[in-house]
Amino acid sequence: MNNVQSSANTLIVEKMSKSYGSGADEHRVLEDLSLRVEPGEFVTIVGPSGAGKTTLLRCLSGLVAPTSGVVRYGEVPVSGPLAEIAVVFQDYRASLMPWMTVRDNVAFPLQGRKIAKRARNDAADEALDSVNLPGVGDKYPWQLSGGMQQRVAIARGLAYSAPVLLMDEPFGSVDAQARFELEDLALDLRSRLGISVVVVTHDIDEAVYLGDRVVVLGGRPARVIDTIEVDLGRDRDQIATRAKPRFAELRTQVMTEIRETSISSR
Ligand SMILES: Nc1ncnc2c1ncn2[C@@H]1O[C@H](COP(=O)(O)OP(=O)(O)OP(=O)(O)O)[C@@H](O)[C@H]1O
Repeated sequence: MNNVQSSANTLIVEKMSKSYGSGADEHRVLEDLSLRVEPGEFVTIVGPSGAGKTTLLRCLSGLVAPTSGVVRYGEVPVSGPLAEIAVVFQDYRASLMPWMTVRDNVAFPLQGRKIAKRARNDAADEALDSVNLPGVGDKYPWQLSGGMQQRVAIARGLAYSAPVLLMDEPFGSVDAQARFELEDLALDLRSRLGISVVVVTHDIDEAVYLGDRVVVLGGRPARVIDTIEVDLGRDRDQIATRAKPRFAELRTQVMTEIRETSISSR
């Protein structure tokens, strides 16, 4: 999709570098990294542990500023959190407030806007419907299973009507069955709402299953070492897609690249 014309909804990273610390303590994590996420695209990001995947996602979200280079959403620089870009982190336990009902948790980010409480609640209920959790608005997060709580965290991102959803290891804290359901939910949201989704994951099978493209980070400091088009069609199925010989080929390719970059960065 790289040749698709740029639009106001394209998330663009240009020659971005990110270091932590400075002077003798400078730690260069990402260097000269460029990436585009087109509207409606599902991009997964993989790489060895410590490569800088979370750092990249934080730069995409505006939570962390790049040291050099640019992150922009269309023509708008991402120099802080934008309403158009929602973020979901791995640990739903830390991100949901236990003293608030599910509805209030989902509606919380809308509070700063000039939206009446009734409309905020309606938006929250709609977002809960879209993650297949109707009727749980009056419950508290701790009354729900881990998978359901992560759905609530995703609903909170969707309540903004953000066209871009960034997720950092979003399904790592739930059991295998809930993980498959959440993966399919993410694919379904992309199709139904036409949003762009970026997922950072350690799980290579998950990266191939979800992605239209898998971006492999590697090296020290990290760059994009490859971008792999996942030519498995848009309709994915947990059993049929994963059983395809092409799925196995793509998984082997990603795994080999990660292993090679891990060895060469030692
Ligand atoms: N706030 C910070 N201050 C200083 N160093 C940091 C900070 N955040 C991350 N780092 C360092 O930057 C490097 C990349 O970390 P990051 O979490 O982005 O990698 P990752 O690929 O997501 O790792 P993992 O796969 O283990 O989750 C690591 O060496 C980490 O210690």
